[in-house]
Amino acid sequence: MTISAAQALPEMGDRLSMENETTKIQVNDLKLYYGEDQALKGINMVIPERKVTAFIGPSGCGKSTLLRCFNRMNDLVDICRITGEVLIGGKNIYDRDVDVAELRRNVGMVFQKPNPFPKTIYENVAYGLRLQGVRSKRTLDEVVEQSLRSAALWDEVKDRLHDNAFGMSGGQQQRLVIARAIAIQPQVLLLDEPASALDPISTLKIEELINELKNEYTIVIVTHNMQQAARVSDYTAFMYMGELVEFGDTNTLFTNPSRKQTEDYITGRYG
Ligand SMILES: Nc1ncnc2c1ncn2[C@@H]1O[C@H](COP(=O)(O)OP(=O)(O)OP(=O)(O)O)[C@@H](O)[C@H]1O
Repeated sequence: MTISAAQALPEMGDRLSMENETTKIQVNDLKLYYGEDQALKGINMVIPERKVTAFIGPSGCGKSTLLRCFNRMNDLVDICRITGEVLIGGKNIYDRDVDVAELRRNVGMVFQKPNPFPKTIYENVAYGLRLQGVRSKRTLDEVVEQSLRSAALWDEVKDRLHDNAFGMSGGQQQRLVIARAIAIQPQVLLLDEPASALDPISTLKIEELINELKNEYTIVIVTHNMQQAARVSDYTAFMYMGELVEFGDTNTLFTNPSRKQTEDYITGRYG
């Protein structure tokens, strides 16, 4: 039996309202081209602070492209050209005076495939702090423990902190990568299909973790899995062919979408 995304929704509580939220990211008329091909066609949206926002939509609709705009990962693609604005904390991150390395410290990113460094568990988490010049062993120990606890991994690894991270399971590696990201205290966490390479139990752990982390971080997640979007997110954006078709609180989007295209997608008519 398959479960629809609407059935996966948690108990219906009070509907969330964007009007009650603080804006963390504001996207103004964002257009993105890969060479001649336009991948984002004038996106306008507001991402609320300390909430989970999910991007859903069929393959190739531009979810990952939009996510990568939030920490300028698309700068690494030579043929990519961007117009419009992305304001984070009120500042356009595409302004000339923006320090991209600092932006990426503030806006952490986790990818589909866990990518720990070929180092010990401890050194993976301490990595960002060491780059920032932190030398104190006590500080490093504290941050490593705190980050691993926040990533719900401490109890599993506390006796083997100096083992190589490659000896961990895929699900543990993904939580390690999340611990590494939060060790330097970013404001925003971007998750690009963080559980799609994991087994169901590891996926559940990542979803529980997302739920915990949203108390401290603004989280944006790309997912192919509509049940997952329904379970973890407060707000959901449905994209189609480079456009933002519908954006709203997750309960409403899955139970009472206002656009026919959204309804067709969430009921499995295409995708
Ligand atoms: N580096 C790139 N160079 C050229 N085109 C790209 C590049 N990255 C993405 N595209 C194109 O941009 C469009 C949007 O891709 P994107 O990966 O953002 O979609 P998506 O919704 O995340 O898809 P999926 O769910 O399959 O990951 C697609 O047509 C894709 O082929």
